[in-house]
Amino acid sequence: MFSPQLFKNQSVLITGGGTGLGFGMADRLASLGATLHLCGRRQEVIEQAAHSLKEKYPDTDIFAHSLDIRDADMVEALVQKIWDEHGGVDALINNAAGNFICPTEDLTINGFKAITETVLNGTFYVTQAVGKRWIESKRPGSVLSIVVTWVWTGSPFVVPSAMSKSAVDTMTKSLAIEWGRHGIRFNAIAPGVIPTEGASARLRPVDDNTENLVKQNPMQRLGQMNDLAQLAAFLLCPQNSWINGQTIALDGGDWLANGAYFKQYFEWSKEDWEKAREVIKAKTKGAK
Ligand SMILES: CCCCCCC/C=C/C(=O)SCCNC(=O)CCNC(=O)[C@H](O)C(C)(C)COP(=O)(O)OP(=O)(O)OC[C@H]1O[C@@H](n2cnc3c(N)ncnc32)[C@H](O)[C@@H]1OP(=O)(O)O
Ligand SMILES: NC(=O)C1=CN([C@@H]2O[C@H](COP(=O)(O)OP(=O)(O)OC[C@H]3O[C@@H](n4cnc5c(N)ncnc54)[C@H](OP(=O)(O)O)[C@@H]3O)[C@@H](O)[C@H]2O)C=CC1
Repeated sequence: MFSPQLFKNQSVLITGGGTGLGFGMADRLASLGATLHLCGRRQEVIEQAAHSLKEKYPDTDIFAHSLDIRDADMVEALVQKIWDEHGGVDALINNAAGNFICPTEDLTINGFKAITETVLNGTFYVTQAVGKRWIESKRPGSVLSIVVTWVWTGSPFVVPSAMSKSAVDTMTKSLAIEWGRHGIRFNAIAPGVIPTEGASARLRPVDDNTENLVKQNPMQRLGQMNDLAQLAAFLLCPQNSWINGQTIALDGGDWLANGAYFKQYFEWSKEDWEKAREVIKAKTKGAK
C-alpha cells in the first residue's frame, strides 16, 4: 500500500510510544523509514521499545525519552532538547492517555485529575510546544491525535476520559482552522476496541467480553494494530496534505450499530465494583 521509504527524512514524536497502540504505530512508521522520538513516563519501558525497533529496523533512528506529559515544564524542556539535538520533528502523534472504569459518583478528585491532566492538559502541552516551534520556523507539520468513538456516543463509567477525548477532538477541529495557514494539519482517529494490555487491564478488568464484542460488531471482529497503523501512516504522510480537521472512526461500524460501550456494567453491584477497583489497581501497580 505504501512505498517502503515513504517516511524517509520525516521525524515523528509519539507520546506513549512504548506500549500498545503507540508502539504499533511506531513499528509501522519505522518500517517506512521514519525517524522516531518515543516518550512515556517509564524509562525502562520506553528504552526497551526503542531498542527492539532499532534491532528490527537498523537503518532507522529511534530515540527514547522519559516524559510525564502532565508536567508542562518537562514537556517544554524535552521538546526544546529534540529541537536542539535532533532538528525537531515533522509530525506529532498524541497517543498517551490514562483511563480506568469507575462509577462517576465514586471518583475522587485525584482520580478525575489523573485522567484529565493526562489526556486533556498533557495533549495540549505537547501540541503547543511542538506547534509553536513549527510556526516560529515556518515549518509545516502534522498532528494526529488518538481519540475514541465515545467522542460521538459519550460513555458511562469513563466520564473523565470521555470529557477529555471530546476536548482533544475539539482541539483537532479548532487548530485545523487556526494553524492551517501555517501549513500545520490536524486529524484524529477514533478507534473502537483494539485489545492492548493497558486498556484491557483498566477497562475490562474481570471479563474481557471479547465474544460479545465480536458478535455485536458489523464486521464480526475486533480492531487490530495494523488497522490503526495503516490509517495513521496514511493520514500523516505529506502526500495527503489536503486532509485537515477530520476525525475518522476506526471500529468496523460498531458505534453506528451499537452506540456506547460498557452498558454491561449497569448490572454490576457495589461488590463487583470494589473487586474491579482492586484488580485494576493491582494490575496498574504490577506494570509500574
Ligand atoms: C471495551 C471498549 C473500550 C474501547 C475504548 C477504549 C478506549 C481506551 C481509552 C484509553 O485511554 S486506554 C489507556 C489505558 N492506559 C492507561 O491508563 C495507562 C496509564 N494509566 C495509569 O498510569 C493509571 O491507570 C492512572 C491511574 C490513570 C494514572 O496513574 P498515577 O500513578 O498517576 O495515579 P495513581 O496515583 O495510581 O492514582 C491517582 C488517583 O486515581 C485513583 N484511581 C486509580 N485507579 C482507580 C480505579 N480503578 N478506580 C477508582 N479510582 C482509581 C487513585 O485512587 C488516586 O486517587 P486518590 O486515591 O489519591 O484519591
Ligand atoms: N486499546 C483500545 O481499545 C483503544 C485505545 N484508544 C487510545 O489509544 C491510545 C493508546 O492506548 P493503549 O495502547 O490501548 O494503552 P496503553 O496503556 O498501552 O498506552 C498508554 C500509553 O500512554 C503512556 N502514558 C500514560 N500516561 C502518560 C503521561 N502522563 N505522560 C506520558 N506518557 C503517558 C503510557 O506509558 P507510561 O505508563 O510509561 O507513561 C503508555 O505507553 C490512548 O490514547 C487510548 O485512549 C482509543 C480507542 C480504543
